[in-house]
Amino acid sequence: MLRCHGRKSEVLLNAARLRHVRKYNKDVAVLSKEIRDDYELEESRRRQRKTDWKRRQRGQTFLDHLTMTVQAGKGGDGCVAFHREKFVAYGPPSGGNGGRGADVFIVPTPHLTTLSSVPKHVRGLAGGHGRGSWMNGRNAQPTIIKVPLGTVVREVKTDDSSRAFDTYGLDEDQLKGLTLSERVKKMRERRWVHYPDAEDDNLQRDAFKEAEKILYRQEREKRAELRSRKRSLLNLDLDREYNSSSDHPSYISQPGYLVATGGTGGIGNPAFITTDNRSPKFATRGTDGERVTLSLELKILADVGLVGFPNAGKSTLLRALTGGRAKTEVADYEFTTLNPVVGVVRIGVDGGLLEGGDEGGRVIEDTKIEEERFAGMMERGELAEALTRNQLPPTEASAGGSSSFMTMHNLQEEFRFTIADNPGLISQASENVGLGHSFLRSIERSLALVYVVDLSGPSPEQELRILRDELEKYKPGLSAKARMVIANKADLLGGGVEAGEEKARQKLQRLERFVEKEMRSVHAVQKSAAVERTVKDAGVVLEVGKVLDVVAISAKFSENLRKPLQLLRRYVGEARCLRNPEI
Ligand SMILES: Nc1nc2c(ncn2[C@@H]2O[C@H](COP(=O)(O)OP(=O)(O)OP(=O)(O)O)[C@@H](O)[C@H]2O)c(=O)[nH]1
Ligand SMILES: [Mg+2]
Repeated sequence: MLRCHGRKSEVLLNAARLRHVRKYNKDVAVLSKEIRDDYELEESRRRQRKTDWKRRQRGQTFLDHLTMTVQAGKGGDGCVAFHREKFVAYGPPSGGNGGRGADVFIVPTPHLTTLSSVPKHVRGLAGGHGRGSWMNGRNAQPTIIKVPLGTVVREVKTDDSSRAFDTYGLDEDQLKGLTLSERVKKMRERRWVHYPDAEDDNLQRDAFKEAEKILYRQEREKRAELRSRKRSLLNLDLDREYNSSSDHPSYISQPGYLVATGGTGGIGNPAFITTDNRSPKFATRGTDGERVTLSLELKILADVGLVGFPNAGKSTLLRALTGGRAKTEVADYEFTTLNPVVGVVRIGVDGGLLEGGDEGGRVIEDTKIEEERFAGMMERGELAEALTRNQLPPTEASAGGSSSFMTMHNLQEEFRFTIADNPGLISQASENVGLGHSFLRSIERSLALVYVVDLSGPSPEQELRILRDELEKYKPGLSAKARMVIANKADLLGGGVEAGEEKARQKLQRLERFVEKEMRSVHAVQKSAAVERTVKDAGVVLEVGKVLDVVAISAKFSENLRKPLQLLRRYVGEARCLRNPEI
């Protein structure tokens, strides 16, 4: 029997027990209350540790710029071999050729939201070496780099200092500082394979000298061609998923966008047979794969960006507006959201949300609670009998205004826009406090910004002022893009229904007065050139002195979402029209 040393290990052990029971699909109710409490305790500690870790990372977990070097696979070496068989003492040369090195491809995927998982150095697999009995080496499997959708890939210019050596540059660098004989030796080592103990003899032979001359000539020609050809630098805007058939002619089947070509395989010794030399004892090695330096930039494009303090309810709002489809985490601790997450909001002809209710009736719980509820349903087998979306009878689905799949498709979509949930912004974020503010780069391109403040908090006005100042510190003029203040958690102003309503009204009025008085100042500084440029880039219709709209809602209970929805629709519509008058 396991013995626990102290309370801490007992808690850990109990948490492990409950996890074990869950894992094997048993009912956790069989466990004692003490064990279940310990599990909860350990879970909350785990979450705390996670939050602390995130704070320590200071936003480094979100990466939207990256320079990477890509080296395609080296070709396999050719083989020097002679055929051996019973009664054939000296068979013909039988070395196989080397296989091709791996090509490197880039594929955009919607499953990633940051560049932090993309490696800084990528090296393709080498091709297989040729073998005796005319066996050629295997071509290497292509190497695939997955990047988030919205990534722009550019090849770094030749004169840029961040660019690594290309294939030939690397070759020359390795020969630097060597004497002539050492250089020749090194170059030969990199290019030739010799039969055991035959190297000295080979070097004296005319056949070898001739082959070497041809090889160098070919190499020089190739290099001159590469350098003189004004090869257009790679520039890919990966804003949609890769589709092999539409991105390339049908006869080329590629797993993604080619960024570096693999090296060619070496040539086996049978290729060097001449009339004078019937048994060549040398073969060539495979060539190095192409080397490129790429600069990756992640551009998250969302029409609307949410800006708010940690825990203000930005993620809850995004989930409410997307009918729970946006995969962003909701939890009651700060800095839950680490990376910007984009969701699509769909508006029907009646001006309401196609997915999710905008007039209450839907509760957006913390993701952990939802997960637990789902796990519980799984454990109890309740999901086994559940009808799939396609099995739902249409009458049932369309009755009572339910937001099921059927209803969604029966209703017509009239307008859609994207909205980005961002990590929390706090005071001094510009000095890298909290998660910093590097993520703001992704909302610079938004058409409109929306402040989300916690109405139940002590001072929503103060929050608003800090948010505006942080935006301005990041980029002067950026706060001019803000169009609305969402006062969230209005349901929390308690003290009885009527008292709560009265309190909410007063707080809201105070907030409105503040916005009217203070938030105009942003427009007042419009004269500066930087501000004007930002405003112009944004394509936002700014009426000078216009006060921001203030709307009180409850994202968690989907209360009063209709009004902000209509306003958002108007802002996005106006901004799109301004950018593209034909729409
Ligand atoms: N009562 C109530 N709780 C809410 C409301 N909106 C959000 N919450 C709760 O507030 C907590 C924080 O919500 P999140 O949506 O994770 O907040 P966030 O702004 O995304 O926080 P970070 O990701 O840390 O920046 C969660 O426990 C939510 O359930 C609301 O309208 N009413
Ligand atoms: Mg969040």
